[in-house]
Amino acid sequence: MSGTMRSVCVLTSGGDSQGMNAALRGVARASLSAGVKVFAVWDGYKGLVEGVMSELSWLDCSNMVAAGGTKYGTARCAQFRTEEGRRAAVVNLVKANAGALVVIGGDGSLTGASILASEWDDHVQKAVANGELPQDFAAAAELHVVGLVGSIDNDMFGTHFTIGCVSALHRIVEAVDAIRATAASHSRTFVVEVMGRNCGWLALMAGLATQADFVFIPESPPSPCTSTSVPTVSTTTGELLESWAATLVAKLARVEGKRWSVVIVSEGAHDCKMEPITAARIKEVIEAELGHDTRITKLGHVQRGGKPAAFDRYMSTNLGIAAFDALAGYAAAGPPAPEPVYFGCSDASVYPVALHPAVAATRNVHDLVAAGKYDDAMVARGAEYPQLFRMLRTLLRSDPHDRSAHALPDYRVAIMHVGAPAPGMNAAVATLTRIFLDAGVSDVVGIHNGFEGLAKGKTCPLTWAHVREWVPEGGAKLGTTRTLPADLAPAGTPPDKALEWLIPHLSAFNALVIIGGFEAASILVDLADAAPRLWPHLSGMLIPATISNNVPCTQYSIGTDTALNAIVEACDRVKQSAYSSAHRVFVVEVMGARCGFLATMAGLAAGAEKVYTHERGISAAAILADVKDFCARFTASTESNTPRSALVITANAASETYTTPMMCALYEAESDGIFSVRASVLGYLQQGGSPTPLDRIRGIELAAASAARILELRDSTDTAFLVCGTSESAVIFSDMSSLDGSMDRANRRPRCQWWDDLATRNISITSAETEPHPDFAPGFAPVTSAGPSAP
Ligand SMILES: Nc1ncnc2c1ncn2[C@@H]1O[C@H](COP(=O)(O)OP(=O)(O)OP(=O)(O)O)[C@@H](O)[C@H]1O
Ligand SMILES: O=P(O)(O)OC[C@H]1O[C@](O)(CO)[C@@H](O)[C@@H]1O
Repeated sequence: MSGTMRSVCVLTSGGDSQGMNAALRGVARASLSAGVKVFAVWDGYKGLVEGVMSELSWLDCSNMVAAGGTKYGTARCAQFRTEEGRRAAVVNLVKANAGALVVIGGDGSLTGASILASEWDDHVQKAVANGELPQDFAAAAELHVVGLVGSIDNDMFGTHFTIGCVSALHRIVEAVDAIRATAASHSRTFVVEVMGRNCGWLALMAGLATQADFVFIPESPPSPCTSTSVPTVSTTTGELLESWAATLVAKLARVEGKRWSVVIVSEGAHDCKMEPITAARIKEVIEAELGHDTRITKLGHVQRGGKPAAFDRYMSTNLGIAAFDALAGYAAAGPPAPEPVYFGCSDASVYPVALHPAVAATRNVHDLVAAGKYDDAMVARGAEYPQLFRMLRTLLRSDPHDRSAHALPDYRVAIMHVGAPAPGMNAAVATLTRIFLDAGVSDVVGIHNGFEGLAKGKTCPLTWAHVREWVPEGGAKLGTTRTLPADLAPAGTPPDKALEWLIPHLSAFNALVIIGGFEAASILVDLADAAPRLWPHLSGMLIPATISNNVPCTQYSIGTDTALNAIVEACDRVKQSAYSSAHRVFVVEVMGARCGFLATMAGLAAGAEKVYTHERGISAAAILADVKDFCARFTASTESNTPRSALVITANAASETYTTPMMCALYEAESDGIFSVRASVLGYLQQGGSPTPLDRIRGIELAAASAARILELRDSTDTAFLVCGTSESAVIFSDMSSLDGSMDRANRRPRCQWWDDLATRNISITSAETEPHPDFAPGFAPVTSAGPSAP
């Protein structure tokens, strides 16, 4: 053994979370692509202390991306908290010739990692002195440590998302959606307890996504009740009620037509005096004060189970690759070892964060809460956290604030859809309605079926109660069509006059919000152009909503995430069938037309071996090369007696010539009988379904920001036409000239697509390679040692 530490060890630690497998696979396959040995340590730090690791091959990482839990186990290891335990870990790392350690876990695990890194030299010297390591290890190379945050709580400072938090939110939202039906049937109230010992992110987001009636989070204990309209004395016992109980009672009083209520309580919720607010106490209060038939549902570990959501698959893969790339960079740069980092992510990219300060800041939130500094604690969770909590409190009100003193009765807002339905559209309409009404806007008008409805005067006033249960609903309750104004202009109207029939219809409004896709973007560009001449008092806003994600000026459109999850779930089923019917290639056709977002991201999230998109192009030569590649792999697997199957994803209009039937025919004809081919065209199931949590929250966030911007315009008596999109998990506004300039109208997609680079690197990890990838030449030299074996 040379003493040079060159292999990579990777472990998962703390509570498991969905996506840990994808992250570990990302680290492992990026390492293998670069010709670097990689070991999975079993059961977190326990395996490190006990020296239990398995060297990984490419195929060891097959079928991992879709699996919940963590394949190589996790544990909470008391021994690692001791110096002796960490020394044993160091000895085992040295024996495995490890130059790098990737720890995937929560803040506790990353604290352990950062302690290990700082103590490394000391432990090596002591182990050599004790005879636990041979003398020539005294100069053993340093250990580079990188963390990835695996925790459903989303409690780590510095990252927008932790691995698993989105999937856990899926579990909660599915459960609350299901509970709503039984609650309404029995006219009951449910108290749902969700995880998050110190962090209320899951409760807050679930509250927004399900439009629960009340949410308790640890960072913002209910403040003392000062309102005289709220009873502070129990109506049943005559005793003083806790402040939160009085507020809750006032909020849950049944309004007409409301047959159910849901209260979401974070397991770590407490009042200002740090007295726990438990589900049992909440139930007691509701039953005593309101007489509601009340049930408690404690979701518990269900939240950590199940398959990872699409986001947790592709982003965790990306995080794993980023961790390896960083380690490769450190190794190439040589000593001294840099300060350890962890990789965090927005919804569109990954980035390094200094580990020690982030861990300290995470722990500090708890101290701030304990010290009663709630505002600081909320901000310490990230700038958007307190904003979201404020928004939640507005959106979940029983009625809007009374703004009659400030209302502008002549301010009228119209809301409509243009294009195909996209899950999450209703969340956007409901949020716009409530924020406008709460701000005192007198008329919020819904237009049915886009421009067709506008032409026919099919409009309806949107009220607070009207949109009460819209957020979880799929489809578009206002109705939507692709019809554009030019299609409705009187026959013979010249193109430059095609908008003129709209003059009386739009003159009635001060602001028009269109929630839709590429057609919506095109028409808003035209309306913005004509507005100074035809509607000088009109402002316009586009909220991108389309499953294809082909609208420029935003990284995500509303609806995209739901479609992606529908595709990924379908692909999981197809893959299962494929594994059972050996020697078969499944070709799955997805929507998106000439925008390959859905195909590419679904390919990454489902573990497809080939993805065809219009952007990358399809040729006969490429298809034949892919068939040849599959033939070789299938033949090899026959020889080794391992059944083989494969998943191929293609976008529906990836090529006019090589359509899905044509591609399948070519695959089959050229397969030489080595494999058979089956096609699955997913079609409209991709547009349907209840919106995922991310689509609901995007719908809410974009709509709330749009409404706020329009209200600013109202106050300044200014006008503007804008697109409200997302960038790096934040809301951004762009003007119509940016939108116009970014549209590739011929191909109906943005000229630049942010996900393209991410996908290129990622695809090398997904495809079934067995040889090191030639493109990557990191600083690791080939390893020489064999590590300890698996249990
Ligand atoms: N201060 C520390 N020093 C050394 N090791 C630690 C330290 N804190 C945590 N660890 C190690 O990390 C393991 C996991 O930590 P912990 O139980 O806090 O979970 P976590 O990583 O925070 O994940 P989760 O968010 O799921 O709770 C511990 O069992 C222990 O082995
Ligand atoms: O699985 P365990 O060890 O009971 O831990 C539960 C805790 O882990 C988490 O799921 C993740 O930190 C918390 O939300 C929860 O309080």
